[in-house]
Amino acid sequence: MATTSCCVPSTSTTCSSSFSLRVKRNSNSLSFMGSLSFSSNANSLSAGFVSLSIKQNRPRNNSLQVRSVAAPSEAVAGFDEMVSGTQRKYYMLGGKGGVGKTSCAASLAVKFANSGHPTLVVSTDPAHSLSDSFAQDLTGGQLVPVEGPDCPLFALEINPEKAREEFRSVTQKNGGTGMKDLMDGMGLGMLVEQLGELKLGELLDTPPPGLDEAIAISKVIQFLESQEYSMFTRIVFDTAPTGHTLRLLSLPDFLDASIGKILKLRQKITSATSAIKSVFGQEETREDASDKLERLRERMVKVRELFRDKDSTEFVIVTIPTVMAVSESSRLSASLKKENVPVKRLIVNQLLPPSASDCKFCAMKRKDQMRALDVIQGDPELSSLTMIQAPLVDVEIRGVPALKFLGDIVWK
Ligand SMILES: Nc1ncnc2c1ncn2[C@@H]1O[C@H](COP(=O)(O)OP(=O)(O)OP(=O)(O)O)[C@@H](O)[C@H]1O
Repeated sequence: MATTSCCVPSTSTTCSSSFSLRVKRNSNSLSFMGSLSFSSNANSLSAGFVSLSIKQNRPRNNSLQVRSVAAPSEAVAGFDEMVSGTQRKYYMLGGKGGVGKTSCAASLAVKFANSGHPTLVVSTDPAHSLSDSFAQDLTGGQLVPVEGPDCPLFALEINPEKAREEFRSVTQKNGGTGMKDLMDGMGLGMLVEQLGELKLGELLDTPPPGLDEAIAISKVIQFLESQEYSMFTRIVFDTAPTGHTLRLLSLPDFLDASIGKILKLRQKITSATSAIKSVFGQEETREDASDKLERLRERMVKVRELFRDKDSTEFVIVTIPTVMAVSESSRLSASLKKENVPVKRLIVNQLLPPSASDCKFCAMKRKDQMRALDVIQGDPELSSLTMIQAPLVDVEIRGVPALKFLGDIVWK
């Protein structure tokens, strides 16, 4: 099969238990597409597995190298493995800002939906770009149907600032009833009594650290408990850049700290108003509230377990082929490992496609990218992940057809 298209990756290294190759020939190289089994441990092979090391017929700094190993059954497979089964699975895509997390997450969601899975794609990044990616207004903090895919695909942009605004406005009217409804809606109803006596309007003007995460967390709890979300068999998270993601993942620790802060604050206020305290029967309320908070903490522990369950959850790191992005990805991988979050795949996005006639700029750029790929292969954190190489495409990835195009390249 011949190709000259720049938009098609010269080398696609994905994984599956099968070992089928499509070979393409262009003017000066052979390239391989399809379900190549790949392991970044390809250098050291265990008995019984076959390895291929294929180098394209181009100068060193102009070549993409494919190393492929027939994967053992328990190792990472390709999209076949991601799509199989009707039990709910969670995919979280994260990495440095601007590397293509949203594009990859949205393309995965489209691919799941086109493969028969009712899918939800959620953005927990305060600087959302899902709407831009789908070319559709998905703002509003509600489930919004995405038009185009075969199966239902819904998107949800969690907007912490907007939620905080709503939160503040309802605390200022209806004597707190509106606030109760809102907090119930966020899965935090049990905190209402606890917080009821605090001046929430003031509190929200100077929000305690972690409030944004609390809102995101409450949405995650909804996924687990609400009927509205029960139809989804695949949930894809487009996460915020690294730091936020890690905070989101350490839910119970975060909650412990936040609840601690809330209780401390409450204590301060109640002791400062000790005269009023007796009127409101503080002691009884406190005990009751602690029980509720403890129950909430237990739910959080369940969420944590789920997010660390290698059968249902996978964190996919997205990076670009620059040494800076690779370094950050390595740190992210180390932190996720420490948190026991399953990570198997690394997408190296925006690789320059092959060209028979590189200009000086492209040749330099390609050389840099090859250096970054070498860094990945020598990195103790990243070299054990399955690398998916995704090309820089020459169209803007916007709208479902473009996302399908990208998804068919990346997810195989
Ligand atoms: N493989 C690719 N080829 C061409 N353009 C790409 C590719 N991947 C991403 N882009 C473009 O790069 C830009 C940034 O991508 P995207 O918004 O997906 O990144 P992000 O990591 O989610 O960014 P942020 O951290 O700001 O949320 C977008 O304009 C997107 O269309």
